[in-house]
Amino acid sequence: MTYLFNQPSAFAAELIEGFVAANADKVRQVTGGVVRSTRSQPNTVAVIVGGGSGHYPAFAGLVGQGLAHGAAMGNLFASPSAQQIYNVARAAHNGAGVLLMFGNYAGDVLHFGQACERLRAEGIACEILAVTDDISSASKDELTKRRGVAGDLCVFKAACAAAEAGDDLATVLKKSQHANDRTRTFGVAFAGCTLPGASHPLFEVEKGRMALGLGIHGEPGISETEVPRADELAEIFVERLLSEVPADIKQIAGQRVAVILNGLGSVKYEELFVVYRRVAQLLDAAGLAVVEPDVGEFVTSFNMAGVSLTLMWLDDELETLWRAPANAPAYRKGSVLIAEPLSAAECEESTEEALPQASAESQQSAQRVLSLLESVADLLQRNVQKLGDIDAVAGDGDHGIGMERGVLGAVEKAREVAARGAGAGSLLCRAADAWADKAGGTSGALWGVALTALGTSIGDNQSPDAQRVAAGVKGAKDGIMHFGKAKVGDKTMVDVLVPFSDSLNAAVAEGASLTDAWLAAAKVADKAAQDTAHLVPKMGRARPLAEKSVGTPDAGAISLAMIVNRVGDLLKEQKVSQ
Ligand SMILES: Nc1ncnc2c1ncn2[C@@H]1O[C@H](COP(=O)(O)OP(=O)(O)O)[C@@H](O)[C@H]1O
Ligand SMILES: O=C(COP(=O)(O)O)[C@@H](O)CO
Repeated sequence: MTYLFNQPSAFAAELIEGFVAANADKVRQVTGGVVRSTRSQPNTVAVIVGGGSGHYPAFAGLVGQGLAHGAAMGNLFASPSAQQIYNVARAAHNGAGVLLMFGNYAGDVLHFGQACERLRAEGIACEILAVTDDISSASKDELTKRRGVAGDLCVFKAACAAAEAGDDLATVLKKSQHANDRTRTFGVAFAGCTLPGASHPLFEVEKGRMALGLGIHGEPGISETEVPRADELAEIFVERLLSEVPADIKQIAGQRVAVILNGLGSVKYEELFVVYRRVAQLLDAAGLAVVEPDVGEFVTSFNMAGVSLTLMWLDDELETLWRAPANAPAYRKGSVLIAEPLSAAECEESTEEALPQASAESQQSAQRVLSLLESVADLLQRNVQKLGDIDAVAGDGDHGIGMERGVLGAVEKAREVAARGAGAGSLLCRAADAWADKAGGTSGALWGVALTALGTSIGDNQSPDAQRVAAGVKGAKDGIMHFGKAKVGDKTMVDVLVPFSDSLNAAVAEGASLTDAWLAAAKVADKAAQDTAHLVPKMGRARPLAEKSVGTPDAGAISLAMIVNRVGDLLKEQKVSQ
Protein backbone atom coordinates (compact mmCIF):
# COMPACT_ATOMS: atom_id res chain seq x y z
CA MET A 1 0.00 0.00 0.00
CA THR A 2 0.93 3.68 -0.20
CA TYR A 3 1.15 5.28 3.24
CA LEU A 4 1.57 8.97 2.50
CA PHE A 5 -0.66 11.06 0.29
CA ASN A 6 -3.18 13.90 0.51
CA GLN A 7 -5.79 13.72 -2.26
CA PRO A 8 -5.03 10.67 -4.46
CA SER A 9 -6.05 12.70 -7.52
CA ALA A 10 -3.49 15.40 -6.61
CA PHE A 11 -0.67 12.93 -5.97
CA ALA A 12 1.11 13.25 -9.34
CA ALA A 13 0.98 17.05 -9.29
CA GLU A 14 2.16 17.27 -5.68
CA LEU A 15 5.09 14.92 -6.19
CA ILE A 16 6.36 17.14 -9.03
CA GLU A 17 6.26 20.20 -6.77
CA GLY A 18 8.20 18.42 -4.05
CA PHE A 19 10.69 16.94 -6.48
CA VAL A 20 11.43 20.36 -7.96
CA ALA A 21 11.71 21.97 -4.53
CA ALA A 22 14.26 19.33 -3.56
CA ASN A 23 16.31 19.61 -6.77
CA ALA A 24 16.05 23.26 -7.80
CA ASP A 25 19.77 23.43 -8.57
CA LYS A 26 19.20 20.97 -11.44
CA VAL A 27 15.56 21.16 -12.57
CA ARG A 28 12.68 23.60 -12.80
CA GLN A 29 9.00 22.97 -13.34
CA VAL A 30 7.28 23.87 -16.60
CA THR A 31 3.76 23.04 -17.71
CA GLY A 32 3.84 19.31 -18.41
CA GLY A 33 6.96 18.31 -16.50
CA VAL A 34 10.47 19.55 -15.75
CA VAL A 35 13.48 20.89 -17.66
CA ARG A 36 17.02 21.68 -16.62
CA SER A 37 17.35 24.80 -14.48
CA THR A 38 20.89 25.24 -15.79
CA ARG A 39 22.13 26.56 -19.13
CA SER A 40 22.78 23.85 -21.72
CA GLN A 41 25.40 24.17 -24.46
CA PRO A 42 23.82 26.37 -27.17
CA ASN A 43 22.92 24.67 -30.47
CA THR A 44 22.93 21.19 -29.09
CA VAL A 45 20.11 18.66 -29.48
CA ALA A 46 17.64 18.60 -26.58
CA VAL A 47 16.68 15.11 -25.40
CA ILE A 48 13.24 14.91 -23.81
CA VAL A 49 12.29 11.74 -21.99
CA GLY A 50 8.96 10.89 -20.41
CA GLY A 51 6.10 8.65 -19.51
CA GLY A 52 3.68 8.04 -16.70
CA SER A 53 4.52 8.98 -13.11
CA GLY A 54 5.01 6.21 -10.56
CA HIS A 55 8.27 4.97 -12.11
CA TYR A 56 10.79 7.24 -10.34
CA PRO A 57 13.60 7.94 -11.08
CA ALA A 58 12.15 7.52 -14.55
CA PHE A 59 11.69 10.06 -15.82
CA ALA A 60 12.21 13.34 -13.98
CA GLY A 61 15.10 12.02 -11.89
CA LEU A 62 17.10 11.66 -15.10
CA VAL A 63 17.07 15.37 -16.06
CA GLY A 64 20.34 17.26 -15.67
CA GLN A 65 23.70 17.99 -17.28
CA GLY A 66 24.91 14.99 -19.27
CA LEU A 67 21.49 13.38 -19.12
CA ALA A 68 18.06 14.55 -20.32
CA HIS A 69 17.15 18.16 -21.00
CA GLY A 70 13.57 17.67 -19.88
CA ALA A 71 11.01 15.11 -18.79
CA ALA A 72 7.30 15.09 -19.65
CA MET A 73 5.50 13.69 -16.62
CA GLY A 74 2.09 12.05 -17.00
CA ASN A 75 -0.34 11.05 -14.31
CA LEU A 76 0.30 7.83 -12.37
CA PHE A 77 0.88 5.08 -14.94
CA ALA A 78 -0.64 7.22 -17.73
CA SER A 79 1.40 8.70 -20.54
CA PRO A 80 1.80 12.48 -20.56
CA SER A 81 -0.35 14.29 -23.12
CA ALA A 82 0.99 15.59 -26.44
CA GLN A 83 0.47 19.10 -25.06
CA GLN A 84 2.64 18.36 -22.02
CA ILE A 85 5.38 16.83 -24.15
CA TYR A 86 5.22 19.73 -26.58
CA ASN A 87 5.49 22.29 -23.75
CA VAL A 88 8.45 20.54 -22.18
CA ALA A 89 10.19 20.20 -25.56
CA ARG A 90 9.64 23.88 -26.39
CA ALA A 91 11.01 24.92 -23.01
CA ALA A 92 14.11 22.73 -23.43
CA HIS A 93 14.78 23.36 -27.11
CA ASN A 94 18.26 24.56 -27.49
CA GLY A 95 18.46 25.46 -31.17
CA ALA A 96 19.43 22.12 -32.71
CA GLY A 97 16.21 20.10 -32.62
CA VAL A 98 14.66 17.67 -30.18
CA LEU A 99 14.76 13.91 -29.66
CA LEU A 100 11.72 12.53 -27.79
CA MET A 101 12.36 9.24 -25.94
CA PHE A 102 9.94 6.99 -24.07
CA GLY A 103 9.19 3.38 -23.26
CA ASN A 104 6.98 2.14 -26.15
CA TYR A 105 3.66 2.03 -24.28
CA ALA A 106 0.52 2.57 -26.35
CA GLY A 107 -0.42 5.97 -24.91
CA ASP A 108 3.18 7.16 -25.04
CA VAL A 109 3.48 6.21 -28.71
CA LEU A 110 0.39 8.23 -29.58
CA HIS A 111 1.13 11.32 -27.50
CA PHE A 112 4.85 11.54 -28.30
CA GLY A 113 4.02 11.01 -31.99
CA GLN A 114 1.52 13.87 -31.96
CA ALA A 115 3.89 16.16 -30.08
CA CYS A 116 6.57 15.40 -32.66
CA GLU A 117 4.23 16.33 -35.53
CA ARG A 118 3.33 19.57 -33.76
CA LEU A 119 6.96 20.54 -33.14
CA ARG A 120 7.86 19.82 -36.76
CA ALA A 121 4.91 21.89 -37.97
CA GLU A 122 6.39 24.79 -36.01
CA GLY A 123 9.77 24.35 -37.67
CA ILE A 124 11.49 22.57 -34.74
CA ALA A 125 13.35 19.51 -36.04
CA CYS A 126 12.13 16.51 -34.05
CA GLU A 127 12.67 12.73 -33.95
CA ILE A 128 11.23 10.04 -31.70
CA LEU A 129 12.67 6.85 -30.27
CA ALA A 130 10.70 4.23 -28.33
CA VAL A 131 12.91 2.05 -26.15
CA THR A 132 12.22 -1.71 -26.52
CA ASP A 133 14.57 -3.53 -24.11
CA ASP A 134 12.09 -5.84 -22.32
CA ILE A 135 12.69 -9.25 -23.89
CA SER A 136 9.61 -10.79 -22.23
CA SER A 137 7.15 -8.32 -23.73
CA ALA A 138 7.17 -9.69 -27.29
CA SER A 139 9.02 -12.31 -29.29
CA LYS A 140 12.23 -11.81 -31.29
CA ASP A 141 10.07 -11.55 -34.42
CA GLU A 142 8.16 -8.60 -32.99
CA LEU A 143 11.02 -6.51 -31.59
CA THR A 144 9.18 -3.25 -32.26
CA LYS A 145 6.31 -4.35 -29.98
CA ARG A 146 8.63 -4.77 -27.00
CA ARG A 147 8.26 -2.31 -24.13
CA GLY A 148 10.88 -0.16 -22.47
CA VAL A 149 11.87 -0.83 -18.85
CA ALA A 150 15.17 -0.34 -16.99
CA GLY A 151 17.08 -0.35 -20.29
CA ASP A 152 15.52 3.08 -20.82
CA LEU A 153 18.45 4.43 -18.83
CA CYS A 154 21.08 2.89 -21.15
CA VAL A 155 19.42 4.22 -24.27
CA PHE A 156 18.67 7.65 -22.78
CA LYS A 157 22.24 7.85 -21.53
CA ALA A 158 23.66 7.14 -24.99
CA ALA A 159 21.39 9.71 -26.65
CA CYS A 160 22.04 12.38 -24.04
CA ALA A 161 25.82 11.92 -24.06
CA ALA A 162 25.81 12.20 -27.86
CA ALA A 163 23.71 15.37 -27.66
CA GLU A 164 26.00 16.80 -25.00
CA ALA A 165 29.01 16.12 -27.22
CA GLY A 166 27.43 18.26 -29.95
CA ASP A 167 26.25 15.58 -32.41
CA ASP A 168 23.49 16.71 -34.78
CA LEU A 169 19.95 15.33 -34.48
CA ALA A 170 20.38 12.61 -37.13
CA THR A 171 23.54 11.36 -35.42
CA VAL A 172 22.02 11.45 -31.93
CA LEU A 173 19.08 9.43 -33.25
CA LYS A 174 21.36 6.92 -34.98
CA LYS A 175 23.47 6.38 -31.87
CA SER A 176 20.36 5.97 -29.71
CA GLN A 177 18.89 3.42 -32.13
CA HIS A 178 22.16 1.52 -31.94
CA ALA A 179 22.04 1.64 -28.12
CA ASN A 180 18.44 0.40 -28.22
CA ASP A 181 19.37 -2.47 -30.56
CA ARG A 182 22.05 -3.53 -28.10
CA THR A 183 20.09 -3.26 -24.84
CA ARG A 184 18.15 -6.16 -23.29
CA THR A 185 16.30 -6.51 -19.96
CA PHE A 186 14.71 -9.44 -18.18
CA GLY A 187 12.58 -8.85 -15.09
CA VAL A 188 10.69 -10.76 -12.40
CA ALA A 189 8.11 -9.77 -9.78
CA PHE A 190 7.01 -11.14 -6.41
CA ALA A 191 4.12 -8.74 -5.71
CA GLY A 192 2.22 -5.99 -7.50
CA CYS A 193 1.72 -2.39 -6.48
CA THR A 194 -1.09 -0.40 -4.91
CA LEU A 195 -1.62 3.17 -6.04
CA PRO A 196 -2.30 5.98 -3.52
CA GLY A 197 -5.78 5.72 -2.07
CA ALA A 198 -6.55 2.42 -3.81
CA SER A 199 -8.15 -0.27 -1.70
CA HIS A 200 -6.57 -3.18 -3.56
CA PRO A 201 -3.42 -3.77 -5.61
CA LEU A 202 -3.49 -2.80 -9.30
CA PHE A 203 -2.10 -6.25 -10.01
CA GLU A 204 -0.93 -9.16 -7.87
CA VAL A 205 1.37 -12.17 -7.85
CA GLU A 206 0.33 -15.17 -5.78
CA LYS A 207 2.14 -15.36 -2.43
CA GLY A 208 5.34 -17.39 -2.61
CA ARG A 209 5.40 -17.23 -6.42
CA MET A 210 7.59 -15.27 -8.82
CA ALA A 211 6.22 -13.99 -12.15
CA LEU A 212 8.83 -14.01 -14.89
CA GLY A 213 8.56 -11.13 -17.33
CA LEU A 214 5.69 -9.30 -15.57
CA GLY A 215 5.49 -5.72 -16.90
CA ILE A 216 5.74 -2.51 -14.90
CA HIS A 217 1.98 -1.93 -15.07
CA GLY A 218 1.17 -5.60 -14.47
CA GLU A 219 1.32 -6.59 -18.12
CA PRO A 220 1.25 -10.41 -18.10
CA GLY A 221 4.53 -12.23 -17.86
CA ILE A 222 5.69 -15.37 -19.59
CA SER A 223 5.56 -17.89 -16.73
CA GLU A 224 5.54 -18.34 -12.94
CA THR A 225 7.67 -20.36 -10.51
CA GLU A 226 8.34 -20.62 -6.78
CA VAL A 227 10.40 -17.70 -5.44
CA PRO A 228 14.01 -18.87 -5.91
CA ARG A 229 17.11 -18.20 -3.80
CA ALA A 230 19.04 -15.06 -4.71
CA ASP A 231 21.77 -17.00 -6.53
CA GLU A 232 19.20 -18.94 -8.54
CA LEU A 233 17.54 -15.69 -9.59
CA ALA A 234 20.92 -14.36 -10.76
CA GLU A 235 21.33 -17.55 -12.79
CA ILE A 236 17.88 -17.13 -14.40
CA PHE A 237 18.70 -13.52 -15.30
CA VAL A 238 22.08 -14.24 -16.85
CA GLU A 239 20.88 -17.32 -18.71
CA ARG A 240 17.91 -15.45 -20.23
CA LEU A 241 19.96 -12.46 -21.30
CA LEU A 242 22.80 -14.53 -22.75
CA SER A 243 20.26 -16.36 -24.88
CA GLU A 244 19.15 -13.04 -26.44
CA VAL A 245 22.42 -11.57 -27.64
CA PRO A 246 22.07 -8.81 -30.30
CA ALA A 247 22.37 -10.18 -33.84
CA ASP A 248 25.61 -8.38 -34.68
CA ILE A 249 27.50 -9.99 -31.77
CA LYS A 250 29.01 -13.27 -32.91
CA GLN A 251 30.80 -14.42 -29.77
CA ILE A 252 29.94 -13.67 -26.14
CA ALA A 253 33.37 -14.15 -24.58
CA GLY A 254 35.49 -11.02 -24.81
CA GLN A 255 32.53 -8.60 -25.08
CA ARG A 256 32.07 -5.60 -22.82
CA VAL A 257 28.70 -4.83 -21.22
CA ALA A 258 27.06 -2.06 -19.21
CA VAL A 259 24.96 -3.67 -16.48
CA ILE A 260 21.95 -2.47 -14.49
CA LEU A 261 20.44 -4.49 -11.66
CA ASN A 262 17.21 -2.64 -11.02
CA GLY A 263 14.88 -2.78 -8.04
CA LEU A 264 11.26 -2.12 -9.02
CA GLY A 265 10.09 -0.49 -5.80
CA SER A 266 10.13 -2.52 -2.62
CA VAL A 267 13.12 -4.84 -3.01
CA LYS A 268 15.87 -3.62 -0.67
CA TYR A 269 19.28 -2.44 -1.90
CA GLU A 270 20.86 -5.07 0.31
CA GLU A 271 18.89 -7.81 -1.47
CA LEU A 272 19.97 -6.36 -4.81
CA PHE A 273 23.62 -6.54 -3.78
CA VAL A 274 23.23 -10.19 -2.78
CA VAL A 275 21.83 -10.92 -6.26
CA TYR A 276 24.45 -8.75 -7.98
CA ARG A 277 27.26 -10.68 -6.27
CA ARG A 278 26.26 -13.81 -8.24
CA VAL A 279 25.40 -11.86 -11.44
CA ALA A 280 28.97 -10.47 -11.47
CA GLN A 281 30.44 -13.96 -10.98
CA LEU A 282 28.35 -15.40 -13.82
CA LEU A 283 29.12 -12.59 -16.27
CA ASP A 284 32.80 -12.98 -15.47
CA ALA A 285 32.57 -16.74 -16.02
CA ALA A 286 30.99 -16.07 -19.44
CA GLY A 287 34.03 -13.99 -20.38
CA LEU A 288 32.24 -10.63 -20.24
CA ALA A 289 33.89 -7.45 -18.96
CA VAL A 290 31.45 -5.36 -16.94
CA VAL A 291 31.73 -1.59 -17.41
CA GLU A 292 30.49 0.80 -14.70
CA PRO A 293 27.60 -1.34 -13.41
CA ASP A 294 24.64 0.25 -11.64
CA VAL A 295 22.77 -1.46 -8.83
CA GLY A 296 19.76 0.39 -7.45
CA GLU A 297 16.42 1.82 -8.58
CA PHE A 298 16.26 3.22 -12.11
CA VAL A 299 12.76 2.35 -13.34
CA THR A 300 10.28 1.41 -10.63
CA SER A 301 6.62 0.53 -10.56
CA PHE A 302 5.50 2.25 -7.40
CA ASN A 303 5.92 -0.28 -4.57
CA MET A 304 6.04 -3.35 -6.81
CA ALA A 305 8.30 -6.09 -5.48
CA GLY A 306 10.45 -6.96 -8.45
CA VAL A 307 13.95 -6.97 -9.90
CA SER A 308 15.34 -6.78 -13.42
CA LEU A 309 18.72 -7.21 -15.04
CA THR A 310 19.76 -5.15 -18.07
CA LEU A 311 22.76 -5.60 -20.34
CA MET A 312 23.84 -3.06 -22.94
CA TRP A 313 26.37 -4.73 -25.25
CA LEU A 314 29.05 -2.10 -25.75
CA ASP A 315 31.32 -1.17 -28.62
CA ASP A 316 33.79 1.70 -28.43
CA GLU A 317 31.17 4.30 -29.30
CA LEU A 318 28.57 3.04 -26.80
CA GLU A 319 31.19 2.64 -24.08
CA THR A 320 32.23 6.28 -24.46
CA LEU A 321 28.60 7.37 -24.23
CA TRP A 322 27.92 5.11 -21.21
CA ARG A 323 30.97 6.40 -19.35
CA ALA A 324 30.31 10.11 -20.09
CA PRO A 325 29.69 12.26 -17.00
CA ALA A 326 26.18 13.11 -15.84
CA ASN A 327 24.64 15.03 -12.99
CA ALA A 328 20.90 14.46 -12.59
CA PRO A 329 18.90 14.23 -9.34
CA ALA A 330 18.90 10.42 -9.45
CA TYR A 331 21.96 9.63 -11.57
CA ARG A 332 25.48 10.94 -11.19
CA LYS A 333 28.73 9.79 -12.72
CA GLY A 334 32.11 11.39 -13.42
CA SER A 335 32.34 15.13 -13.07
CA VAL A 336 30.40 17.49 -15.31
CA LEU A 337 31.30 21.09 -16.09
CA ILE A 338 29.62 23.45 -13.66
CA ALA A 339 26.59 24.85 -15.51
CA GLU A 340 25.26 28.35 -14.98
CA PRO A 341 21.69 28.70 -13.60
CA LEU A 342 19.12 30.19 -16.01
CA SER A 343 17.87 33.72 -15.35
CA ALA A 344 14.26 34.40 -14.26
CA ALA A 345 13.44 35.88 -17.69
CA GLU A 346 14.65 32.73 -19.44
CA CYS A 347 12.33 30.66 -17.25
CA GLU A 348 9.13 32.52 -18.19
CA GLU A 349 6.47 30.48 -20.01
CA SER A 350 4.36 31.96 -22.83
CA THR A 351 0.74 32.77 -21.96
CA GLU A 352 -2.65 31.68 -23.39
CA GLU A 353 -3.20 32.45 -27.12
CA ALA A 354 -6.17 34.54 -28.32
CA LEU A 355 -9.36 32.89 -29.58
CA PRO A 356 -10.36 33.26 -33.25
CA GLN A 357 -13.35 35.54 -34.06
CA ALA A 358 -16.68 33.68 -33.98
CA SER A 359 -20.15 34.55 -35.34
CA ALA A 360 -22.97 35.20 -32.84
CA GLU A 361 -24.68 32.04 -34.13
CA SER A 362 -21.59 29.93 -33.45
CA GLN A 363 -21.18 31.47 -29.98
CA GLN A 364 -24.75 30.37 -29.17
CA SER A 365 -23.99 26.89 -30.47
CA ALA A 366 -20.91 26.87 -28.26
CA GLN A 367 -23.19 27.18 -25.21
CA ARG A 368 -25.17 24.16 -26.39
CA VAL A 369 -21.99 22.18 -27.03
CA LEU A 370 -20.88 23.11 -23.51
CA SER A 371 -24.07 21.73 -22.03
CA LEU A 372 -23.60 18.50 -24.04
CA LEU A 373 -20.11 18.20 -22.60
CA GLU A 374 -21.39 18.81 -19.07
CA SER A 375 -23.95 16.09 -19.49
CA VAL A 376 -21.33 13.68 -20.85
CA ALA A 377 -19.17 14.51 -17.82
CA ASP A 378 -22.05 13.62 -15.52
CA LEU A 379 -22.54 10.33 -17.41
CA LEU A 380 -18.86 9.38 -17.23
CA GLN A 381 -18.57 10.29 -13.56
CA ARG A 382 -21.43 7.91 -12.80
CA ASN A 383 -19.70 5.16 -14.77
CA VAL A 384 -16.08 5.41 -13.58
CA GLN A 385 -16.32 2.14 -11.67
CA LYS A 386 -18.18 0.28 -14.39
CA LEU A 387 -15.68 1.29 -17.09
CA GLY A 388 -12.77 0.54 -14.77
CA ASP A 389 -14.14 -2.94 -14.05
CA ILE A 390 -14.50 -3.74 -17.76
CA ASP A 391 -10.98 -2.45 -18.44
CA ALA A 392 -9.61 -4.47 -15.51
CA VAL A 393 -10.61 -7.77 -17.13
CA ALA A 394 -7.86 -7.49 -19.71
CA GLY A 395 -6.46 -3.94 -19.49
CA ASP A 396 -5.08 -1.96 -16.56
CA GLY A 397 -8.41 -0.93 -14.99
CA ASP A 398 -7.94 2.80 -15.42
CA HIS A 399 -10.29 3.53 -18.33
CA GLY A 400 -13.02 5.03 -16.13
CA ILE A 401 -10.57 7.24 -14.22
CA GLY A 402 -8.92 8.37 -17.47
CA MET A 403 -12.23 9.24 -19.14
CA GLU A 404 -13.34 11.12 -16.04
CA ARG A 405 -10.10 13.12 -15.89
CA GLY A 406 -10.40 13.89 -19.59
CA VAL A 407 -14.00 15.01 -19.66
CA LEU A 408 -13.64 17.14 -16.52
CA GLY A 409 -10.62 18.87 -18.08
CA ALA A 410 -12.61 19.41 -21.27
CA VAL A 411 -15.59 20.89 -19.43
CA GLU A 412 -13.39 23.23 -17.40
CA LYS A 413 -11.68 24.51 -20.54
CA ALA A 414 -14.97 24.73 -22.47
CA ARG A 415 -16.52 26.86 -19.71
CA GLU A 416 -13.52 29.16 -19.73
CA VAL A 417 -13.46 29.71 -23.51
CA ALA A 418 -17.27 29.92 -23.79
CA ALA A 419 -17.13 32.79 -21.29
CA ARG A 420 -14.51 34.47 -23.53
CA GLY A 421 -16.82 34.24 -26.59
CA ALA A 422 -15.47 31.14 -28.34
CA GLY A 423 -17.37 29.72 -31.30
CA ALA A 424 -18.52 26.08 -31.24
CA GLY A 425 -15.56 24.84 -33.31
CA SER A 426 -12.89 26.54 -31.20
CA LEU A 427 -14.63 25.46 -28.02
CA LEU A 428 -14.47 21.84 -29.14
CA CYS A 429 -10.83 22.14 -30.25
CA ARG A 430 -9.77 23.67 -26.91
CA ALA A 431 -11.81 21.10 -25.01
CA ALA A 432 -10.10 18.39 -27.09
CA ASP A 433 -6.64 19.60 -26.09
CA ALA A 434 -7.70 19.77 -22.45
CA TRP A 435 -9.21 16.27 -22.61
CA ALA A 436 -6.00 14.78 -24.00
CA ASP A 437 -3.92 16.84 -21.60
CA LYS A 438 -5.75 15.84 -18.42
CA ALA A 439 -6.47 12.22 -19.34
CA GLY A 440 -3.14 11.19 -20.89
CA GLY A 441 -3.09 7.47 -21.81
CA THR A 442 -4.31 5.93 -25.03
CA SER A 443 -7.93 6.96 -24.90
CA GLY A 444 -6.96 10.53 -23.90
CA ALA A 445 -4.91 10.91 -27.07
CA LEU A 446 -7.65 9.43 -29.22
CA TRP A 447 -10.47 11.52 -27.73
CA GLY A 448 -8.30 14.59 -28.26
CA VAL A 449 -7.92 13.67 -31.93
CA ALA A 450 -11.66 13.01 -32.29
CA LEU A 451 -12.90 16.25 -30.74
CA THR A 452 -10.33 18.28 -32.67
CA ALA A 453 -11.60 16.78 -35.94
CA LEU A 454 -15.19 17.53 -34.97
CA GLY A 455 -14.38 21.10 -33.88
CA THR A 456 -12.40 21.77 -37.04
CA SER A 457 -15.27 20.59 -39.24
CA ILE A 458 -17.87 22.64 -37.33
CA GLY A 459 -15.81 25.84 -37.38
CA ASP A 460 -16.72 29.20 -35.82
CA ASN A 461 -18.90 30.77 -38.50
CA GLN A 462 -22.30 29.10 -38.37
CA SER A 463 -24.23 26.73 -36.15
CA PRO A 464 -23.24 23.11 -36.69
CA ASP A 465 -25.52 21.60 -39.34
CA ALA A 466 -26.00 17.89 -40.04
CA GLN A 467 -23.45 17.85 -42.89
CA ARG A 468 -20.70 19.47 -40.85
CA VAL A 469 -21.32 17.26 -37.84
CA ALA A 470 -21.38 14.12 -40.00
CA ALA A 471 -18.19 15.20 -41.79
CA GLY A 472 -16.63 15.95 -38.39
CA VAL A 473 -17.49 12.47 -37.09
CA LYS A 474 -15.96 10.96 -40.22
CA GLY A 475 -12.87 13.14 -39.62
CA ALA A 476 -12.76 11.84 -36.02
CA LYS A 477 -12.90 8.25 -37.27
CA ASP A 478 -10.18 8.85 -39.87
CA GLY A 479 -8.00 10.68 -37.33
CA ILE A 480 -8.28 7.95 -34.70
CA MET A 481 -7.48 5.25 -37.23
CA HIS A 482 -4.54 7.25 -38.57
CA PHE A 483 -2.98 7.82 -35.14
CA GLY A 484 -4.01 4.61 -33.38
CA LYS A 485 -3.52 2.30 -36.40
CA ALA A 486 -6.34 0.02 -35.19
CA LYS A 487 -8.69 -1.56 -37.73
CA VAL A 488 -12.22 -2.86 -37.37
CA GLY A 489 -12.05 -6.18 -35.53
CA ASP A 490 -9.04 -5.28 -33.35
CA LYS A 491 -11.35 -4.86 -30.33
CA THR A 492 -11.05 -1.13 -29.71
CA MET A 493 -13.32 1.92 -29.86
CA VAL A 494 -12.78 1.81 -33.65
CA ASP A 495 -15.24 -1.11 -33.75
CA VAL A 496 -17.93 1.34 -32.64
CA LEU A 497 -16.72 4.50 -34.31
CA VAL A 498 -16.66 3.06 -37.83
CA PRO A 499 -20.27 1.77 -37.91
CA PHE A 500 -21.44 4.86 -36.01
CA SER A 501 -19.80 7.21 -38.52
CA ASP A 502 -20.95 5.18 -41.53
CA SER A 503 -24.54 5.06 -40.33
CA LEU A 504 -24.62 8.78 -39.45
CA ASN A 505 -23.08 9.84 -42.76
CA ALA A 506 -25.36 7.59 -44.82
CA ALA A 507 -28.50 8.92 -43.12
CA VAL A 508 -27.41 12.54 -43.46
CA ALA A 509 -26.58 12.00 -47.14
CA GLU A 510 -30.13 10.71 -47.60
CA GLY A 511 -31.51 13.92 -46.08
CA ALA A 512 -32.26 12.83 -42.47
CA SER A 513 -32.15 15.49 -39.76
CA LEU A 514 -29.11 15.52 -37.46
CA THR A 515 -31.18 14.29 -34.51
CA ASP A 516 -32.78 11.41 -36.42
CA ALA A 517 -29.52 10.40 -38.09
CA TRP A 518 -27.65 10.57 -34.76
CA LEU A 519 -30.25 8.55 -32.86
CA ALA A 520 -30.22 5.80 -35.48
CA ALA A 521 -26.40 5.74 -35.51
CA ALA A 522 -26.31 5.64 -31.69
CA LYS A 523 -28.35 2.41 -31.77
CA VAL A 524 -25.83 0.94 -34.21
CA ALA A 525 -23.05 2.03 -31.85
CA ASP A 526 -24.68 0.31 -28.89
CA LYS A 527 -24.91 -3.00 -30.68
CA ALA A 528 -21.38 -2.69 -32.06
CA ALA A 529 -20.05 -2.06 -28.54
CA GLN A 530 -21.76 -5.15 -27.13
CA ASP A 531 -20.49 -7.19 -30.10
CA THR A 532 -16.86 -6.42 -29.20
CA ALA A 533 -17.30 -9.02 -26.43
CA HIS A 534 -16.75 -11.78 -29.02
CA LEU A 535 -13.54 -10.26 -30.36
CA VAL A 536 -9.92 -11.05 -29.54
CA PRO A 537 -7.93 -7.86 -28.78
CA LYS A 538 -5.09 -6.97 -31.13
CA MET A 539 -4.18 -3.48 -29.84
CA GLY A 540 -3.44 -1.75 -26.55
CA ARG A 541 -2.98 -3.20 -23.07
CA ALA A 542 -5.56 -5.93 -23.65
CA ARG A 543 -3.53 -7.54 -26.46
CA PRO A 544 -1.36 -9.77 -24.24
CA LEU A 545 -4.45 -10.98 -22.35
CA ALA A 546 -6.31 -11.94 -25.49
CA GLU A 547 -8.09 -15.06 -24.21
CA LYS A 548 -9.10 -13.48 -20.90
CA SER A 549 -10.78 -10.67 -22.79
CA VAL A 550 -13.12 -12.83 -24.87
CA GLY A 551 -16.63 -12.58 -23.42
CA THR A 552 -16.13 -9.04 -22.10
CA PRO A 553 -16.66 -6.02 -24.37
CA ASP A 554 -13.91 -3.46 -24.94
CA ALA A 555 -13.95 -0.64 -22.37
CA GLY A 556 -13.27 2.13 -24.90
CA ALA A 557 -15.98 0.80 -27.21
CA ILE A 558 -18.50 0.81 -24.36
CA SER A 559 -17.64 4.35 -23.24
CA LEU A 560 -17.93 5.65 -26.80
CA ALA A 561 -21.33 4.02 -27.26
CA MET A 562 -22.49 5.45 -23.92
CA ILE A 563 -21.41 8.92 -24.95
CA VAL A 564 -23.03 8.96 -28.38
CA ASN A 565 -26.26 7.65 -26.85
CA ARG A 566 -26.25 10.39 -24.20
CA VAL A 567 -25.61 13.02 -26.90
CA GLY A 568 -28.49 11.52 -28.95
CA ASP A 569 -30.87 11.85 -25.98
CA LEU A 570 -29.85 15.46 -25.51
CA LEU A 571 -30.22 16.29 -29.18
CA LYS A 572 -33.75 14.89 -28.98
CA GLU A 573 -34.52 16.96 -25.87
CA GLN A 574 -32.87 20.17 -27.00
CA LYS A 575 -33.68 19.91 -30.70
CA VAL A 576 -30.17 21.21 -31.37
CA SER A 577 -29.84 22.60 -34.91
CA GLN A 578 -30.91 20.24 -37.74
N1 LIG B 1 -4.66 1.77 -31.19
C1 LIG B 1 -5.87 2.04 -30.74
N2 LIG B 1 -6.78 2.62 -31.57
C2 LIG B 1 -8.03 2.90 -31.11
N3 LIG B 1 -8.41 2.67 -29.84
C3 LIG B 1 -7.53 2.11 -29.00
C4 LIG B 1 -6.23 1.76 -29.39
N4 LIG B 1 -5.59 1.21 -28.32
C5 LIG B 1 -6.47 1.22 -27.30
N5 LIG B 1 -7.63 1.77 -27.70
C6 LIG B 1 -8.84 2.03 -26.92
O1 LIG B 1 -8.44 2.61 -25.69
C7 LIG B 1 -9.08 1.94 -24.62
C8 LIG B 1 -8.18 1.97 -23.39
O2 LIG B 1 -8.11 3.27 -22.92
P1 LIG B 1 -7.40 3.64 -21.55
O3 LIG B 1 -7.61 2.53 -20.55
O4 LIG B 1 -7.91 4.96 -21.14
O5 LIG B 1 -5.88 3.76 -21.98
P2 LIG B 1 -4.56 2.98 -21.47
O6 LIG B 1 -4.66 1.60 -22.09
O7 LIG B 1 -3.43 3.81 -22.02
O8 LIG B 1 -4.60 2.95 -19.98
C9 LIG B 1 -9.32 0.55 -25.13
O9 LIG B 1 -10.43 -0.03 -24.47
C10 LIG B 1 -9.58 0.74 -26.61
O10 LIG B 1 -10.94 0.99 -26.90
O1 LIG C 1 3.11 4.53 -17.30
C1 LIG C 1 3.07 4.66 -18.51
C2 LIG C 1 1.81 4.93 -19.25
O2 LIG C 1 1.41 3.97 -20.15
P1 LIG C 1 0.38 4.31 -21.36
O3 LIG C 1 -0.31 3.01 -21.65
O4 LIG C 1 1.26 4.76 -22.46
O5 LIG C 1 -0.56 5.39 -20.93
C3 LIG C 1 4.25 4.65 -19.34
O6 LIG C 1 4.41 5.97 -19.75
C4 LIG C 1 5.49 4.18 -18.63
O7 LIG C 1 6.56 4.71 -19.29
